[in-house]
Amino acid sequence: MNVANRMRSQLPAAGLLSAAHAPTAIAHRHPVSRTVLVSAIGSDDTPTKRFLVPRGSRRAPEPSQPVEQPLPPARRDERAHREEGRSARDGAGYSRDKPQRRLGPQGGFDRRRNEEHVRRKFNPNSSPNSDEREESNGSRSQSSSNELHTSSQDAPLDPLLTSSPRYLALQQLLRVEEGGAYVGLVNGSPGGWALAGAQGQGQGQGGRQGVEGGEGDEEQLEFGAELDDGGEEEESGPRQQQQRRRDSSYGGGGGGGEASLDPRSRRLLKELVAGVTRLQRRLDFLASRLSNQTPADWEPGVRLVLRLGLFELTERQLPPHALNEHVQLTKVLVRPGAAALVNGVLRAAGRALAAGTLPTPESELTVADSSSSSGSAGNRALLRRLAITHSHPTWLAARWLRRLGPDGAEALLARNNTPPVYSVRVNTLAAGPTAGAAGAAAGGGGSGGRDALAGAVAAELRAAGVKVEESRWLPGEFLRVRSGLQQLLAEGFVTRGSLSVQDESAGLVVALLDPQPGDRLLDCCAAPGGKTLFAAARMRGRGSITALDVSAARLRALRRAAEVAGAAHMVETRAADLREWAAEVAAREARRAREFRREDDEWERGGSGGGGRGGVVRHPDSLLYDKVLLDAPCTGTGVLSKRADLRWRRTPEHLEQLAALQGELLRAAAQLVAPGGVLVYSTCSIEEEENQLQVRSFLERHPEFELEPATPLGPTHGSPQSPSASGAAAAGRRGRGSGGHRGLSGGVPAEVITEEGFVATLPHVHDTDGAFAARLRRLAR
Ligand SMILES: C[S@@+](CC[C@H](N)C(=O)[O-])C[C@H]1O[C@@H](n2cnc3c(N)ncnc32)[C@H](O)[C@@H]1O
Repeated sequence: MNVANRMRSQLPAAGLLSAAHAPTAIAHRHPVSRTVLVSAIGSDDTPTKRFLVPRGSRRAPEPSQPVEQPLPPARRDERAHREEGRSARDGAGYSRDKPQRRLGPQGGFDRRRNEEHVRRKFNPNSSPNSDEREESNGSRSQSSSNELHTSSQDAPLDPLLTSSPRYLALQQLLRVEEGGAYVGLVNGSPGGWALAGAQGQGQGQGGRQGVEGGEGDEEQLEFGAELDDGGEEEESGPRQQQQRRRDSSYGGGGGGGEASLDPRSRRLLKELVAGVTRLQRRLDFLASRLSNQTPADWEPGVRLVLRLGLFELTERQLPPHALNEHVQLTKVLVRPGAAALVNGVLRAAGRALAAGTLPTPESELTVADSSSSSGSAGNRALLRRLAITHSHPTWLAARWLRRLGPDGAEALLARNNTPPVYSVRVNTLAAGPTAGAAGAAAGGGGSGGRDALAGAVAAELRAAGVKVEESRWLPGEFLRVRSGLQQLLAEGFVTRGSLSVQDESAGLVVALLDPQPGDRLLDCCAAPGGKTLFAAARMRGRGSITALDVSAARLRALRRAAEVAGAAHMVETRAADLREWAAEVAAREARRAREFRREDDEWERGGSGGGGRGGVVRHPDSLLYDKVLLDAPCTGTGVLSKRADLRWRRTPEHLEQLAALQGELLRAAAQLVAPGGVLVYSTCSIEEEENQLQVRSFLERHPEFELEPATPLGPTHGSPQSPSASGAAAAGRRGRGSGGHRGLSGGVPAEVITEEGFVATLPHVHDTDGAFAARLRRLAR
């Protein structure tokens, strides 16, 4: 039983605290804001990317200022959480210095200096004789010196230790805590880079590919840039190279660390980094209750070793005696004196686990909370339990609790902590026109070349030891990988271009767009190109796609991927800020349209353009597009199971900034849609501000557009009790489901269509990433 279940099973009824809980409860009867909040560390509140900043507020946002007016309870708690995290960083001597890879005299990797650097990071407050001082004072040294002179810390580290997965995990966790790219670390193994390098970063929105895994059969995978994390990850280029160098100084690559691990140890390393990153809040809660101290006050090294040890004890069922390595690591990486604390906490945890008395958030209910099963105190207690038990920031848990209710919120929170499930798209383009033709039969769901191809690829995969099953949402085009993704990658399916790693929810966005052969398509935020290339496949290689993105580096990855996929001939890349480019194109288009009207008055009356709903009306020289996809940068709250660190990096301020940016991008994209053409707006967020509210507000201001509800396909087997299933029926009744427009737009499974006619998936309901898409049509006149 993992800790979440154990915590649940140990819940004392309100007011009935067990004897084991009582002392802790009495000792910690502070309000939620003090007791809950121990681990906002790692969130970086200051996005620096130009494209993350909406117009009108081009400056990088300031760290949030104290808010004068009273906040609602959830916001209050969250603010306290963040504040605590921030001051904790400062208190622990947290440094924002970006580490550089240490070079020796000949410019090569200097292991010794690297070790020294790492140890300094683990214990920024270390100073000469800090342990002696600690012993005589009975407290930790407060020296701010960063010099390392203690004898144990001067000695070079035992190579056996530095090649242990736990040592490497600690280095990587430190990097994550400093706000570094989790992706680059978890996927930064040489194997991961090699796999991704040839392919141009995979497809499912890109991806340096690496494998994180539990031991045994179960496989957990991390495909970094697959995640739509607001488009913050650069695929290559100087910045990324610099990032990789930084990562490698933390054991992510060079220096002989991770590279020397056997596959099993490497899987363990990935599991440790991902697991501890996800569960850090729950682990910090345990550490604080077992020590009666605040983890945020400890040196980073102590905090991380304890997280790691508690994770292994409670989630990996490591026997307590096996935790000696953690104590040893503390001695050499932090300071000998800290080892006693680590030892004490881990032993206490082992005993509590055996006795079934591990601390739980419920053991600290205040008197008010415990006497109230409903109302705001009850809600606060519930929120606190959910956020700590499932290790999420309070602000996210509060949002989902409000929207999904206790059961829905808990299911989503728990799903975000489960090993992610990956799916792959069968590249019908690489297989030739027959398969492509069948693949383009969107909504057919039947047999034909597409299904035959998917069947053949599935058989090949099974023969290679990869467990796959048919996709429930896009059968014939996608396969679910149950286990063996590492093998799939090693066998070269991705590098050869036969398969792309892509979540089915991303595929549904393209299905809603319904690209057809011959279309003139614009993908506005295209890089690294997962959706562009699926669209190319649906277009059977005929037509044109302009793939625009603000990141030239990510576009280079897209171009390489297009070449491998056999789509390069139809994809033109353009590096630009959509807002600026759209303004330019719209101005040129207006000039052309004026000239054209002068020449042909007929055009103005619509006589030459086909006209009518569903037909695209463009003058012959038009710069506008039949179909425009805006897959906007977003908070990525739909992909938290894959991007373990993202929950700690996102803040309510990001949400606000991104929503403002999305509004601007949507307005820009709309300028590029030909009359009668289609605009699909999508995100991999599950937040209403980024999705439904965004679209509704757009439609209010743009009467020239209307929502086209998604067309439901027939029911799929074993449909979940989806909250949206009833919406699908309603969407069907609204017209297009009856077949009138079926030939014009592809269908999507009814279970992913909301009441309003949007496509929306939720991880805990649909077993995919969370995503959203709306199909808007520009009226012909
Ligand atoms: C969610 S990702 C796109 C993923 C992509 N559609 C796929 O399926 O692979 C968002 C993209 O928007 C890009 N972006 C952000 N701001 C932009 C802007 N102002 N103009 C154009 N692209 C922008 C980012 O560089 C990032 O690649």
